[in-house]
Amino acid sequence: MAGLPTIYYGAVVNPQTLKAYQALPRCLLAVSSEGTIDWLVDDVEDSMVLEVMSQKGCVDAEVVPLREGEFLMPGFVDTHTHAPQVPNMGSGQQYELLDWLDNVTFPMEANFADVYFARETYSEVVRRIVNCGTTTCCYYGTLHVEATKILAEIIHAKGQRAYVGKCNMDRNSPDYYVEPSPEASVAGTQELISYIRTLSPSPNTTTPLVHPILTPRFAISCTSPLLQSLQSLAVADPSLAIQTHISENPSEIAFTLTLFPDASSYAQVYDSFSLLRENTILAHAVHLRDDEKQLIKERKAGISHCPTSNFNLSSGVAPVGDLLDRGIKVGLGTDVSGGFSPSILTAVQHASIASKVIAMNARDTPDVVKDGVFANHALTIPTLLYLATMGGAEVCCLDKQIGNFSVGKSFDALVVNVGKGNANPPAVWGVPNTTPKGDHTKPKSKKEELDGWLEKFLFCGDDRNIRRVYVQGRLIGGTAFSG
Ligand SMILES: Nc1nc2[nH]cnc2c(=O)[nH]1
Ligand SMILES: [Zn+2]
Repeated sequence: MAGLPTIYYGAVVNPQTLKAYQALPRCLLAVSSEGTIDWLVDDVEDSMVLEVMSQKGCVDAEVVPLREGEFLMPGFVDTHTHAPQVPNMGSGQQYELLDWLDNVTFPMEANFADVYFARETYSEVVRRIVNCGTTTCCYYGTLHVEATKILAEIIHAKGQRAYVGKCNMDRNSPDYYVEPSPEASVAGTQELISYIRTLSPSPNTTTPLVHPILTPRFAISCTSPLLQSLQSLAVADPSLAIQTHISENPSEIAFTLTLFPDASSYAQVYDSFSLLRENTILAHAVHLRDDEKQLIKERKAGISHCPTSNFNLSSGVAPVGDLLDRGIKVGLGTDVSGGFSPSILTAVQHASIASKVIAMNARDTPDVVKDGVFANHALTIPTLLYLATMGGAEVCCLDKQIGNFSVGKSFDALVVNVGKGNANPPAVWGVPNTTPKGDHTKPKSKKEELDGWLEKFLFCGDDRNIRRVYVQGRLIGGTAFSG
């Protein structure tokens, strides 16, 4: 028999669309013992809490009150990161992509041949990423099967929701870090997929949280026979997700087109191997041509926007507004260590800056047509919030399960603290009344105050502001977690 729900009482931020979220200052939110959202009731005064619970038939349930300055929001979805590159964070910013891979990234990834190093490093990596509020993460491992199994096992034990893949790379990589053949690459991939599928579901759910994902690193590092074999795996199992990189850097694009002279575009290389589909996650998409955007839209693939990395490796500025106007799914990615932060909050901040770079260029260029809804405009708070949560869920094809607090979805959530005692002063110093032509002395409503807390958190928050991290109703991280 199902146990009693847990009832959270306090401020809730609930993303709805690219243009709107709900700010609910006095909300009761019930989470079932299986970790799914049973019901939500808005605008409940303290004096009415018991009455609402009695109407819902759960007067004896535990109530978890949020404190002043705290709010609940859905957990972040990181649609693209590299677990083995976390030790490299903050190094190598002088390079562009291809030199950075050769000089910084491949040497570090090669260390994961050592399973002891892998276990020690990955335990720390996963703990850090969870504490940044990432409840779902799409991880690249290295090319090593054993180390990537260890990564999946650690994520599973921690209770994070994730996709985990080992890199397929059988060419254009250094001798010390390359797979010997397409056959070896595919055999390792199959072994990892089988292993991940044997991991038992988390304690309070029957659905597994960790999923395998095909990970052809990028077209440059895969021979055609390897891509053909991955095509066979993908076609045989349409539920198998796929992640790769696309159109990140001009030299990368030029090299790709020389390696696949029959392809009409970078996107078409992947499409010609049936690797562009609804559950494909394409990282970067900075320099796509219109016909490639059209193809990606037709295939319903999603884009992981990684602005921190795109600035740090001088890759370019992805036209996110244009992608959104075309109806392409977009989420955010940290792309560590191209990106120098494991936090989706940093990706939010840089996504805002990236959109402002595009908007300023458009403003200063007379012949740019500015008739899109999102293109050539700065991304707003509702859009940034959506990209960090629901957008990511859509890119991962998990939007029926996570991304916001709709009834029936899993409770993957953060308790954010912008009130006292969070050790991050800028997030506490109160929220000014910034309404245009508003009365700046007028006290804010509870809803306006919550809007202000969210904005402060997105722009100056960090892991010090994340008190609790829940996945499927289970507490797995945050500053108040001692496990
Ligand atoms: N940013 C980034 N781009 C890539 N393209 C191929 N591999 C990588 C990687 O590790 N990081
Ligand atoms: Zn990447």
